[in-house]
Amino acid sequence: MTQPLRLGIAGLGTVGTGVVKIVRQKANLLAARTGRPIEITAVSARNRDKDRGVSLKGYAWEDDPVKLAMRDDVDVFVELMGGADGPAKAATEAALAAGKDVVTANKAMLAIHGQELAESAEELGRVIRFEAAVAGGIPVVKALTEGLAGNEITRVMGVMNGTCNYILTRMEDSGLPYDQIFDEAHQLGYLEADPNLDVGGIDAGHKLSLLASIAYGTQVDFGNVELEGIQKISIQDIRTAAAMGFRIKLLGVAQMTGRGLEQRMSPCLVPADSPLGQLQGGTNMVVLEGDSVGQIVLRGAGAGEGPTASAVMSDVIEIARGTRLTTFGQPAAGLEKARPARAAAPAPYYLRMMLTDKPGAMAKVATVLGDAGISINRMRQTHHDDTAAPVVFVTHKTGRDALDRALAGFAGTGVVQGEAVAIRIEDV
Ligand SMILES: NC(=O)C1=CN([C@@H]2O[C@H](COP(=O)(O)OP(=O)(O)OC[C@H]3O[C@@H](n4cnc5c(N)ncnc54)[C@H](O)[C@@H]3O)[C@@H](O)[C@H]2O)C=CC1
Ligand SMILES: N[C@@H](CC=O)C(=O)O
Ligand code: NA
Repeated sequence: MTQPLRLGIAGLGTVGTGVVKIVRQKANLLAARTGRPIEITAVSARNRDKDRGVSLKGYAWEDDPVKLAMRDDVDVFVELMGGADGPAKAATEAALAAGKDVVTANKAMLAIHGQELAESAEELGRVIRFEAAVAGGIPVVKALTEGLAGNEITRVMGVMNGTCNYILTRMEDSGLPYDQIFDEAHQLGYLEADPNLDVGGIDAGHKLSLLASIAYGTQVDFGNVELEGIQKISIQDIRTAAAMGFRIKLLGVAQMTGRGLEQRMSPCLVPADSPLGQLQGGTNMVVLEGDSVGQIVLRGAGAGEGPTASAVMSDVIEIARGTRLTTFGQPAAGLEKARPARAAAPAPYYLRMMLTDKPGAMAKVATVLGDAGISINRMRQTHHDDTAAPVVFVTHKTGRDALDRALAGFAGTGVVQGEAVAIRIEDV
C-alpha cells in the first residue's frame, strides 16, 4: 500500500478552508492523479470553535503553528496564515528544519524572505512551493518555472491585484470618484486588513518580484520594485484616458535591460482594446513573453477560496507525485542580485495639467517639454472654466529622467496650476 502524503495546515481562513474542502471532497481524484492518498493529519488556526462550513473531524488540533510544523505525522507543512514575519516565517523555518516540504500562499513572506528560505530549504533537501502566492488560481509560477523553462524571458507583465482592478473598473463604469469606490470595495470585504497593501501596489509588487526572480534567475528583490499605488487616480483621468482609447490599470512590468532589472508596479495606460485593457473587475491577467514562444496571456481569478485553494493543491499534488523543484527555478545558492534599473525603457506618457487660461500659456508648457527633449504626439483640451482649462498631452517615447525634468519645469512657468499628472503608456 502506497504511503499517504500527510498535510499539516496552518491557517483555516478563506484559503485554508478551501484546501480542506478539496482534500475531503476529492480524495479519490487526488489519489488517482498522484498514485497515493493525500490526507490532512493536523490543523492550526486562531479560533478552534469557529464554524467554517467544513468538518475538521479526524484532524489533530495545534494552537501553535510551529508545533504543527514539527509534528512527526506531517510530511508537508501548508502555510496559509499570512504575514511576512511572525508565526508564518517561524513555522516555515521550523518545518524545513524538521524535514518537511512547505507549500505556502504567502507572497509577503516570500517577497521579503524568499531568498533566505529557499537557500535554507535547499541545504536541508526540502522544497518550498508557492503557486497560490502569485495571481491566485492562475498557474503562472508553474508556467514560468516549467512550461517556459526553455525560453529567455523578455518581459513579464500583469494585473496582479484584483481589488485594484475592481476599483478602477468600477470607477469607469459608475463615474464615481476613488474614495467612494474604495469604500464600496471595503464594504464588500475585498480589501486586505491593511488596505495599503492593495491600493498602494505593495501586494502586487510582492507578486511581481517573485515572478521576476524566476524569469531572470536573480534573487527576489522586492526592495527595488518601483511602487506607485492607485490612490491618486482621478475619475477625470479615467474618463480622459477612455476618450483617447485607453484604460488605466495597475500594471506590473519586469524586464531585464542593458541597464539592469527593471521592476515597476504602477498605474499605466494600456489600449482599451488590448487583452489587459479589456480586463474587468477583480480578475487577474499575466502576460509572459519569451524569445521562442512569443507572447502568452493567462487570465483568471487571482483570489478567493476556490481559485487559491486550487493553486495550493497543485503544489501539494506536485510533491505527492515526487517532483522536486527548486523554489525559484534555479538553485537558490547560485542566484545573484540583479542590478536595479529604474524605468529604463522609454515610453510615451499621458500628461494632464490645469493650465491658466491666458495668452502664451500653452507656448510656455510646450517650451518646457521641448527643453526637456520631449516631443508631443497628441494634445487635447477638455472642459473649460473662466480661469483654467484641463489640458492633456500624449508624448512620443521619452525617458523617465526627461519626464521628471519637465515635471519640475512646469512649476516655474507660472501657468500650470497644482501638480501635473503623468501616467506611463505601456506598449502591451
Ligand atoms: N484570500 C485570498 O484570496 C488569497 C490569499 N492569499 C494568501 O493566503 C494566505 C491566507 O489568506 P486568507 O485565507 O485570505 O487569510 P484569512 O485571514 O482568511 O485566514 C488566516 C488564517 O490564519 C490563521 N492564523 C493567523 N495567525 C495565526 C497564528 N498565529 N496561529 C494560528 N493560526 C493563525 C487565522 O486564524 C485564519 O484561520 C495569506 O498569505 C494571503 O496573502 C493568496 C492569494 C489569494
Ligand atoms: N488582495 C489581493 C488578494 C490576493 O492576492 C487581491 O486583491 O488581488
Ligand atoms: Na498562481
